[in-house]
Amino acid sequence: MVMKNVNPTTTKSWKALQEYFDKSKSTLKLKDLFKDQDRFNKYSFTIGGDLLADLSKNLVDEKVLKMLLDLANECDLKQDIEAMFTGEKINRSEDRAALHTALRNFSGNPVYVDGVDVMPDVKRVQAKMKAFSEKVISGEWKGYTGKEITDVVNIGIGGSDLGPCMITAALTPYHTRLKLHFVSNIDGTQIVETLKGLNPETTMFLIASKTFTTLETMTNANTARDWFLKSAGDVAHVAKHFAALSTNAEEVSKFGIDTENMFEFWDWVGGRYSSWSAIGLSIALAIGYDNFEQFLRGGYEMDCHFRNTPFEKNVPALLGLIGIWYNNFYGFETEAILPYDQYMYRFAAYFQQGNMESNGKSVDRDGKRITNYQTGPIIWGEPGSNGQHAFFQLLHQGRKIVPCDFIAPAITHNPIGDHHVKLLSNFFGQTEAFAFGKDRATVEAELAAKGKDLSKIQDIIECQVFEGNRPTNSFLVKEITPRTLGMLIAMYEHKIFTQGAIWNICSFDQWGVEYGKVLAKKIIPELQNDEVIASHDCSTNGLINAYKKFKA
Ligand SMILES: O=P(O)(O)OC[C@H]1O[C@@H](O)[C@H](O)[C@@H](O)[C@@H]1O
Repeated sequence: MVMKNVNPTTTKSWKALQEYFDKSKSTLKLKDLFKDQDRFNKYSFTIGGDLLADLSKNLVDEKVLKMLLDLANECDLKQDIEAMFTGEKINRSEDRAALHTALRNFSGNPVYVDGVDVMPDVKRVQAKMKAFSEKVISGEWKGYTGKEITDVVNIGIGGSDLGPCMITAALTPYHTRLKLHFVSNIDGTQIVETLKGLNPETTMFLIASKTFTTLETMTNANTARDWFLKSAGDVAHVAKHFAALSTNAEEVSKFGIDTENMFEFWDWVGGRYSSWSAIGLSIALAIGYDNFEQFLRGGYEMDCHFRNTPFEKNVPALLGLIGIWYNNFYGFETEAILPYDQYMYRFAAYFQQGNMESNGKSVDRDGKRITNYQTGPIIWGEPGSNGQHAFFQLLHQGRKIVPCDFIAPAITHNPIGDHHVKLLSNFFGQTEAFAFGKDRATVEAELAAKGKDLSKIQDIIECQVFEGNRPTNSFLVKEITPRTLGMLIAMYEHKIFTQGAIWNICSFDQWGVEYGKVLAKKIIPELQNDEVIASHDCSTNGLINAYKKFKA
């Protein structure tokens, strides 16, 4: 398949969107758009019965939508989607396919990379994960003194940590008897604090690293092994307590982990898309393999929706397109993800990497520097209702507009008192306020009803006005289950894919991270001697030399 690699700004639809934006940016009002009583029905979509995506509170009318859909067609989004699902090497700078969808492919159909069907390998590793996790959970797997494993520590960073950590927390109600811990930071504090409460006889370590060379992970893994061997003594015991999740068998055996205990994946799984692979072993141990499979099936349901639904009803595609409208025409720079579910407290952090590492690029797929349009947004967020008491002030009344995604389950896992009703009333109330605000006449009427003399508080009145017209997406799921969480994650992955395709960038490499790694490696030996350092700029030299003085 020959990809078109279109610069989006050269398309007719982009130009039409720009013209329309220039003309209508001050007149496109949610208040007016909602005069159409059918707007909710037109712009909300239910997927798989359990996920409702309401996109109606967006600054999009039928004309904008039509132009965005034209843009998708002019940029050949459909062809890009097929290229991804069929194993083409769409990650060109690394000459790799991006096939996380194969990890959740339940169609029974083969998926080829370089003419070889990857599905037998995928199923083989999944069967190994199932057998292993069942043994550990049941207690059949014993530690070096014959005791059951009680605690599992996943050591990884970035894509080898954020997904498993977020998903494991989000699915806490499904937990088995095992207690999961996550260590990512090279700051020794995290591993020291984690190991404090653990017993080497009953602890298992999962060393999760695609490359098995990442500084943070290998440093933490070595510390964990030293801690373990201090008690266990014999290196032969490592086999019962250490497993590796990686693509790099050579480095795994160099570290001393039996390849029997290695759960492999492949270079066509991107780090930030790897929770679906062997990197998900911590998830399988946390929630049991059958639940992990439900999670994969949720991802597969979303894949089918994305691959087979016309763009006008295709939720990830629409989210991507509407995001482009905001990012490239309105110039909104950030997006907030706000799960109204405490178990999902790491969801925004997870998609901070998912989105920003994927689409934070300024070179296009032809290797040309992008100079005339924006690419990936800044992603951030916190769970509701906490965020309301922290940063919602700016979201409601600041001069910056932040499109927000609200996510909540209709059914809570913790139905205590009226907590959930109150939580959801905040969700619904906030999206309403963002869209429609509160005008001056309403503020005045409210104050007058309280007996205030309006003539004396003119300066205060304006402070209480909410301009509204601030866009949100609402995602209401029946309940957060392994399946619906899988759906939500795959939905965001495909939104990111849609935007990368339209921006003509490669969403699957991450060259921007590499330079920092090289610099740190160069500086390590400089910190380990007593010499005054002069090899950098004066600020860096100054900092390094001050550090040396402080610790002397
Ligand atoms: O799994 P690895 O190889 O240890 O890599 C961890 C992370 O390393 C980071 O440097 C990459 O930017 C991430 O994409 C990756 O997930």
